[in-house]
Amino acid sequence: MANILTPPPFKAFTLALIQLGKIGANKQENLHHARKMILQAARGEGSSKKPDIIVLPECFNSPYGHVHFPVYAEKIGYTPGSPYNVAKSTSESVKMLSAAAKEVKAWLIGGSIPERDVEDDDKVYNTCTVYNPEGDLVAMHRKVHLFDIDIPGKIKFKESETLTGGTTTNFFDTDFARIGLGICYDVRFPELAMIAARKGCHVLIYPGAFNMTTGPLHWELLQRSRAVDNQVFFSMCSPARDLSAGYHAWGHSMVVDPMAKVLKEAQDGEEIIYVDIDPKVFHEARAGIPVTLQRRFDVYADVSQQ
Ligand SMILES: NC(=O)CCC(=O)C(=O)O
Repeated sequence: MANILTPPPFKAFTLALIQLGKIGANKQENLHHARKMILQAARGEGSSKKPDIIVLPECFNSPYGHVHFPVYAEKIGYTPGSPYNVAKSTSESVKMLSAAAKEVKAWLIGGSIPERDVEDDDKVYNTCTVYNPEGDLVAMHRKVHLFDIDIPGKIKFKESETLTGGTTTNFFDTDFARIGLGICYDVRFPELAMIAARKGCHVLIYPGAFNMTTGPLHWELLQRSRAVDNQVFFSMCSPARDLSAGYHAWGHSMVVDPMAKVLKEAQDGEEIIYVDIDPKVFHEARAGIPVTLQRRFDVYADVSQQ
């Protein structure tokens, strides 16, 4: 179990984002393709180094849409902090992700999948699972804020038709950083990122899938905002755009540094991007603009304490 008071020392590492394409109706094919891309990302072709951590996008094993979530949902039954036996899991996605992380000996943020509650069949979550290089499932995040929007003439989407929101904030420790988790629409709620940063996270990674309406407006703005207001690295990993799918993802997976500079950005097709994360930028941002030391908790409450 991670110790809240002592994050690991922040060391340089390489991050790979898989902007996954070919996410269709056939779950087996989705899993097969995701695995192939994880192995490809792990080879680090075109990067200066092999990645230490690999990230998949939101909803990588199923088409994205509220009607699909219950159909593709799998039971995981993981409780953070408790031992979990992947071999006994009934989730084929968890088994694939665990085996892939072990095979490539890298950390893996397994995008998200629809997850059915083990005890309550009526509850389905949008869930991100995380694996260490030994293939152990070590962390999980259930999307807290469900994507329910209605912009007339543009986009209407209601995750809450079939999904239940998560109730916890989540992070995990590696040997190189403390990493906070969120999923897509969670980025619009600064509280989640702020709590993670106040709990010592150096990097926040959110699998996501913005769309053709809100993507051009807010995808970059929100990531740069969360990065600069918390002085952390911030990254979102999207599926590739597929105009034959029911939901047209914006793509543009990216990594932003603590000064809000976009370090790397994908286009809209299938692509793997690699970014070397340098803790120097993190420390320089915090030393030069010391907002982390200037907070006025005498004037407003420290939300991380709630
Ligand atoms: N998958 C999502 O949560 C989409 C969020 C989104 O597009 C937004 O504008 O917010």
